[in-house]
Amino acid sequence: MLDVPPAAGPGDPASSLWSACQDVLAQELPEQQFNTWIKPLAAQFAPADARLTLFIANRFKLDWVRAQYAGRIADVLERLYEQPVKVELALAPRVLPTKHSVSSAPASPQGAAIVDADISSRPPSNEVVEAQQAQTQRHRLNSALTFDTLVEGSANRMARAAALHVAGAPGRLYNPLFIYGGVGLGKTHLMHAVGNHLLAGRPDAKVLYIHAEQFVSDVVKAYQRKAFDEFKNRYHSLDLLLIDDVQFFANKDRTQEEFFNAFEALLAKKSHIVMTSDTYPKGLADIHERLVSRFDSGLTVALEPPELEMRVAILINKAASEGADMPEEVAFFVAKNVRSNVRELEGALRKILAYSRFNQKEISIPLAREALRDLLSIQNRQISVENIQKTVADYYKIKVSDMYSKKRPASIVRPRQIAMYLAKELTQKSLPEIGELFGGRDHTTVLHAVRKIAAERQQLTELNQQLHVLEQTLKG
Ligand SMILES: Nc1ncnc2c1ncn2[C@@H]1O[C@H](COP(=O)(O)OP(=O)(O)OP(=O)(O)O)[C@@H](O)[C@H]1O
Repeated sequence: MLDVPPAAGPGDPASSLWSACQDVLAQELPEQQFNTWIKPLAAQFAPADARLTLFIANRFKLDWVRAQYAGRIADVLERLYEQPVKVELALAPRVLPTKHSVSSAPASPQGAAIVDADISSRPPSNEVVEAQQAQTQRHRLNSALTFDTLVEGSANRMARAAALHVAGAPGRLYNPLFIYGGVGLGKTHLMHAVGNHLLAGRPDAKVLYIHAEQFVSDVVKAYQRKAFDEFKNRYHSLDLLLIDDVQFFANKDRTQEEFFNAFEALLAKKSHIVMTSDTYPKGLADIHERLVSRFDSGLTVALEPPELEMRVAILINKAASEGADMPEEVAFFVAKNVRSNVRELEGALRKILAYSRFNQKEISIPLAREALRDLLSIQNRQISVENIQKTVADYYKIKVSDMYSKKRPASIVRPRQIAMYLAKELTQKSLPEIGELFGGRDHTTVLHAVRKIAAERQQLTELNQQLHVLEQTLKG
């Protein structure tokens, strides 16, 4: 157990400054790094000389945090506190062995020491809680990820409708349901929603959510322990199997064989299978053809990046669920600037909420701009109209000067229209400004190009692919 010198309670400078700093770092660092190095740290803040002391369990960790994170922590604190904060690292005196660190939990109102709690000293849970925990462990569903908390938009309409149908009548249509899409677009959320919905109506249903990596590891364990019967009993008896990121099966022959067996057994008994992947079945590499063809034998649906209005709705909903009120114009500002996926949108929202709470300022566009300063500056640095013109010209093998020339052959007009479309999508420039940068063209010419390419993108897969490539290249 760590015995840390008195730290402040919730709402006072130490706990709110450090927890706001943790919120920001949680967004900026990879999850594992944050959980290992930053989350367990307790802090003490001395406002008189703007000094924040972090207490660290041992010398090794202290040296590592100093080398890897101290500078970054100081930067974030300075931004939050709006003046430099001196960061000190101190060893926390060790009193008892630690089992589970909960040092980031708020201290007692009396300002008592933040200590690591031994989990075994917690009051025993009552039977109901234990039963619920056992149930959760069994199906591994996150009860917060439901259809109610999933915002609907054209990007996920079809996938959501199919998932809802499966959740209401498993084992019938769309079996298996294969959902694919890029990172952070809601695949996992949708799968949990299916499981939670089914269990709400049929609490006894045997449901399991599992990440493909965990399935691989279960196969390995069954192999080592020669316990394939147990493995089969577990997987083949399910009513609903939700398996995330099946691209992880690539090159794992034994796993693919076991999954094939489970798949056949489940389908034979009219259990339902929902899968996700980062690509459509035929795009999966190093997975046996017989599996790929089965993946594709039910319904395959894509999740697209959310459109502007959907991003706005997601921000407003998520802010409300955190008890914060996000004005629509701020949500639009953030949604216009954070386009790639919902996870990034959530990250941006958390930063804004941390800034707003810590500085006790209402959420506004200037506050959002300040909170997202790094993110916006990266975008501005990377994506300029000139950059777009050059990238598109290279891609379609025309001269950059053709972007602003008056020439009109189709081989030039089309890339020019694509570049105008991307300029509108990826920069903050207005239509007249874009027209100006394309050889002084009128804003109606730009508007025509933007509408034309946006409409064709919906119809023409090849154009859509090309635009994806260009967008990825430009976003870096
Ligand atoms: N339409 C939506 N409405 C509300 N929240 C959403 C929506 N889509 C995604 N989210 C949220 O965005 C976050 C990322 O979603 P999720 O983890 O489901 O993405 P994913 O597609 O599985 O990503 P990955 O491939 O990286 O695992 C989650 O917190 C999820 O709740």
